[in-house]
Amino acid sequence: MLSLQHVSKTVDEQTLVSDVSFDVEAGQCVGLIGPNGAGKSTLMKLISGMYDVSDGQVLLFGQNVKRWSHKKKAQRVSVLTQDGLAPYPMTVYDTVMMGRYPHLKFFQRESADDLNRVDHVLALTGLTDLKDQMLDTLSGGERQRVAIAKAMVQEPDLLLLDEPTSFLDIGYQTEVLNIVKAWQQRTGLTVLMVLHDLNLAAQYCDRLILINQGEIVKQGSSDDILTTETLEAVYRTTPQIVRHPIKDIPQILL
Ligand SMILES: Nc1ncnc2c1ncn2[C@@H]1O[C@H](COP(=O)(O)OP(=O)(O)OP(=O)(O)O)[C@@H](O)[C@H]1O
Repeated sequence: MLSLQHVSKTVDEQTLVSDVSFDVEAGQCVGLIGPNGAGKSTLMKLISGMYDVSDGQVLLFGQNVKRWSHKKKAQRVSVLTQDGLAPYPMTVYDTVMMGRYPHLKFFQRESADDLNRVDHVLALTGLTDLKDQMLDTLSGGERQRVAIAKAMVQEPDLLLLDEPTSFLDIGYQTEVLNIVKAWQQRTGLTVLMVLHDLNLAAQYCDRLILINQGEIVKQGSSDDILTTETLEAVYRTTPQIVRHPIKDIPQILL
């Protein structure tokens, strides 16, 4: 479904990403992890088409994304960043409805089907009671939930999440990731997400890709990646690894 083949990005003679290759299969949830400045967001921007590659290619469904129109991309790929939605004076309902726009023709009004889809997603994300509230009056956690609802009504095949939980408390962090997980299990959505929290990455991702200095250090299961030896080589600290008592996955203690 997504394939990066020898992708590099150079800006003003500085190499941000160098010879990165990986595949994400349909229905997988893959985590991109790595220290600050490793090149994770740059990779997300190369995949979403916000940046052009300097070398190599990004294939989505076997096609080069560079040749896709903005609308075609929006029908198949949703992107959610750590900033989420700007706090505009716009209702939750109207904001979520904007997620249907890539599926409408120019000047076409929303159909009963579009309204039903928005109502359904508002219910799934627990936003029905907030639907008439203005975005600029919501908390950061509520606004991030609206961003997910907007992405959900877009009905993409691929969801790109760049640090979706970075400004959220632990309750909202798990809430947001649980909503994404349930969505993935319901629809077979493919997810690629950047996460700084390695414990959450181990809990929510099927596979992890560790990036450092613009290159892939290692990819594999959380058991392959979350080892003291691997992490200390890139994070300049020596974490202790313990087993999660219920989920039987590695978790780190600093
Ligand atoms: N448009 C740009 N022009 C020049 N340098 C850039 C540009 N975008 C990113 N960089 C640099 O590329 C490097 C990688 O940045 P990137 O944002 O991809 O890292 P990251 O892994 O997402 O970091 P963080 O975890 O801190 O968000 C950084 O050194 C950054 O300063």
